[in-house]
Amino acid sequence: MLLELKDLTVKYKTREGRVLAVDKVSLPLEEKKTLGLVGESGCGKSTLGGAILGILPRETQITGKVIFSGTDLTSMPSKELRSIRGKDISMIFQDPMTSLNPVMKLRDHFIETIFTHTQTSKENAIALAEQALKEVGISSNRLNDYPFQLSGGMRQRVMIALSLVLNPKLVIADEPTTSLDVIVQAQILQLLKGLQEKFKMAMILITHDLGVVAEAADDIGVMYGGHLVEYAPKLELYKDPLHPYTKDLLASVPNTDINDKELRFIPGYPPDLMNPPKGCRYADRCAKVKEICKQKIPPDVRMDDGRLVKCWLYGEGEKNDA
Ligand SMILES: Nc1ncnc2c1ncn2[C@@H]1O[C@H](COP(=O)(O)OP(=O)(O)OP(=O)(O)O)[C@@H](O)[C@H]1O
Repeated sequence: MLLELKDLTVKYKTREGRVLAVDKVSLPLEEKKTLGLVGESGCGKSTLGGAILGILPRETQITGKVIFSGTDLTSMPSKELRSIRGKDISMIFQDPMTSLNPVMKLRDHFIETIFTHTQTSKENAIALAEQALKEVGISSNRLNDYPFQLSGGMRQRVMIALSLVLNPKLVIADEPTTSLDVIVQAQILQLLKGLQEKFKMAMILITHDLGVVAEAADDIGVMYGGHLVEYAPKLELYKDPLHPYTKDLLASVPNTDINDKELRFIPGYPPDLMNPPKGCRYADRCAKVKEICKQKIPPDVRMDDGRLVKCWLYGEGEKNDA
């Protein structure tokens, strides 16, 4: 197993109080596999990615375990963690313009990343950068460009090249295509998937868009209100979603049928994680809600086929009509 999260819990500290952004999330990720992490805005996806990478604000309280290649990263000294971050685990963010330094040429971004983690000559670093750029279809003479000289899609490809240059075992891609138009989105996803296979990396693909993970993911984790509410292999999840939230999310994916004029969405809003509801986070939007859902957080129910669902409609809760 490449990565295993065990009861991972993240609480942000704010002036107004604590925000329970991720609540006891456990999941596995095997080598070379892609996990799609989906859910509406504010449900804790980016926080989960940030906790794995150890890039959350210093005062954030993290409990549980992030076991990467057999080592728990949450108890690792920050110096050692820095040596893993960017090398063995790298991240691609939604907006490359905010992750690329506007006053640094592309070559310097690569040199900085490479020198942070390896001792090598400048010539070698440039050669690695040229190779990485080639992998994403960008000519090496762009190395002397500044980020603003590139289109949005090219900047995202540069980010991908930067995240791959040190051959990581895991790439966390947080909404990597959201700021791009749909055609470029598809190209970037295809590129990512191709590179992942070529370089044999695992990937966590964070997105609010079930359409994006439909192609790229092997397994899908659905998050809601800081909980992992369902975890299943992709095909099973699309064919037979279990959690009411997953069903509603799938039903709200827009289709291209011109006669279908209905705008689908899930009425209501995700809960305020500073004051989360005491029962199931989805209770007040769920069509199948029972009394117990409002009172107690559902257990993680492991189905016979190994799928996981956090809902009172399954397991022991199935017998409870209250
Ligand atoms: N630095 C922070 N300080 C305090 N609260 C935060 C911080 N970052 C995120 N949050 C809160 O944590 C919760 C989870 O946010 P997070 O960004 O992880 O969700 P998300 O599903 O990735 O949403 P989005 O797609 O909008 O980024 C939200 O309630 C958010 O307001």
